[in-house]
Amino acid sequence: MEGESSLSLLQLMAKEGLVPSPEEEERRKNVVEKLKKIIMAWVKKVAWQRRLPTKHIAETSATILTYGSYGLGVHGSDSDIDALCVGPVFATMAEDFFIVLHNMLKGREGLSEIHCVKDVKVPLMRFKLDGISIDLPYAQLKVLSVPEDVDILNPCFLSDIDETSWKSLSGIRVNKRIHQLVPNLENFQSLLRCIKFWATRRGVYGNLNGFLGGVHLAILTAFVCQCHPNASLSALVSNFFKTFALWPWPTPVELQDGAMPTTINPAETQFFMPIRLPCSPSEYCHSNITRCTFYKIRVEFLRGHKLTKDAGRPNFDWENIFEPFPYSKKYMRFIKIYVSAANQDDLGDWVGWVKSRFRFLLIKLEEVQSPCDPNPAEYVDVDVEEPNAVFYWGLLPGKTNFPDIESVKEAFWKVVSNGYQGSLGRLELSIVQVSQLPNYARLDNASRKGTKACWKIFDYNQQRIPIYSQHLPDYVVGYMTTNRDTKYPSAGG
Ligand SMILES: Nc1ncnc2c1ncn2[C@@H]1O[C@H](COP(=O)(O)OP(=O)(O)OP(=O)(O)O)[C@@H](O)[C@H]1O
Ligand SMILES: [Mg+2]
Ligand SMILES: [Mg+2]
Repeated sequence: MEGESSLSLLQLMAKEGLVPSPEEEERRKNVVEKLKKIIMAWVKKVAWQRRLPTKHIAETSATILTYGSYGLGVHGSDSDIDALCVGPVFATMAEDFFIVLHNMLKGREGLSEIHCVKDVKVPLMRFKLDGISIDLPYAQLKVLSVPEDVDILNPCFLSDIDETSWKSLSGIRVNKRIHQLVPNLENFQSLLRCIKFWATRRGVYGNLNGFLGGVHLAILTAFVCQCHPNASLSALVSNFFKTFALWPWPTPVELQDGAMPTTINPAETQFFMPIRLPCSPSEYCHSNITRCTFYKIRVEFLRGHKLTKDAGRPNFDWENIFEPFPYSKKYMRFIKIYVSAANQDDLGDWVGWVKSRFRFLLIKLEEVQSPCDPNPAEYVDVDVEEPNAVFYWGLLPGKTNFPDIESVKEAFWKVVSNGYQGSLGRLELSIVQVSQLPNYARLDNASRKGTKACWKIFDYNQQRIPIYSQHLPDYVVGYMTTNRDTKYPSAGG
């Protein structure tokens, strides 16, 4: 019975293209191999520049370790590859990684949109290689030669390591621990793919918008798998929703892990939904959840619970729980966030920066009694010449129906204009009625089959082509980017 229901869920996941094809997997593998070759060439070059003895130059090596959703084997075709560059004792982050390697990467064929993200906990380079987004942080070990499959849990590699490198290694450690702790890896992967799809469709995926990121969902999923080691996929889905619909937040969610110390830093439990990383020292996932996103996530957990109570039934209709969130039916008014720049190149960096400050805007709106639902979908206003990105956040009925949007904008501008290294773009906030929403932003008009709830812009340098709904031919449901050698299965993002 449950087997049948699980099978129909797996079929739906395949139909939605959640599992990359063997060709896509091959492409990703090739990209990682290419990266490994590049950083081997880099490390030899740096060794030579440092005038190391020939013997040492021959011996030295660096490697790439993948983590994130790709490392867990739960990536979709839109996911990035999170790839940690692990280098030897003489290759520094400031100079050799961010300057020498950056210069070697820049201008390479197939490599585009490279930029350095330095002022963050885990500094990294971000770029596209052969059409796939790469996050590349750096960790420096105190050894001359880093084996290709270096075991970074082995203390001999970790002695004397600097703090940034230690933090950069955290993603690898977390993935390793999750792999070790889940009772059935295949079930875990299927469940996590399914939950990420649900979260995207319901508008609760994405750490920047104050929702749940990939790592949060991975730990919540692993937790449910641990609690129900012998459950089928359909039972796991219904247990997932039951567990978190009824969870006594802010009690932290933590994996059962004999090796993990039980001490909890009380200062950390201030989060609305504390989710502990399965590694020591004890740490929680960084979270941007605010009062209103906390509320929305809980409502969606409850909805999922209500809809999956009898998920074991053989003819269970899985489509319901993945129904795109009907923003234009739920909200009468929206905050429109319009972000633009002089050219496509600048826009990528500028939008990324503005998005990294979204948490402030959410909190400010809550302060002025205008809580909202920050739909993570990102649109392009094609009627405007200048390169732009547009967001529509649903306004919840608050104490005041007319927030002073000018003062909110002023406060937000102060935050985004502070510390930005590139050339500042434009930012506008306004309130629009649901009737003023352009057709492309009316998510509930989009067919629920074969389309996605969120459309992200893939590549700011490429041409975007509007994709029309299969059922309502006049409605643009998203934009597809043209790409020399990439086929996009449906509206991108
Ligand atoms: N908020 C966070 N707290 C702790 N670690 C994080 C956080 N965000 C990201 N990371 C680390 O970086 C890794 C990659 O993050 P990323 O945003 O690429 O998500 P992902 O899980 O790979 O999902 P996606 O498929 O969307 O890329 C995570 O697996 C985690 O190890
Ligand atoms: Mg990722
Ligand atoms: Mg990433």
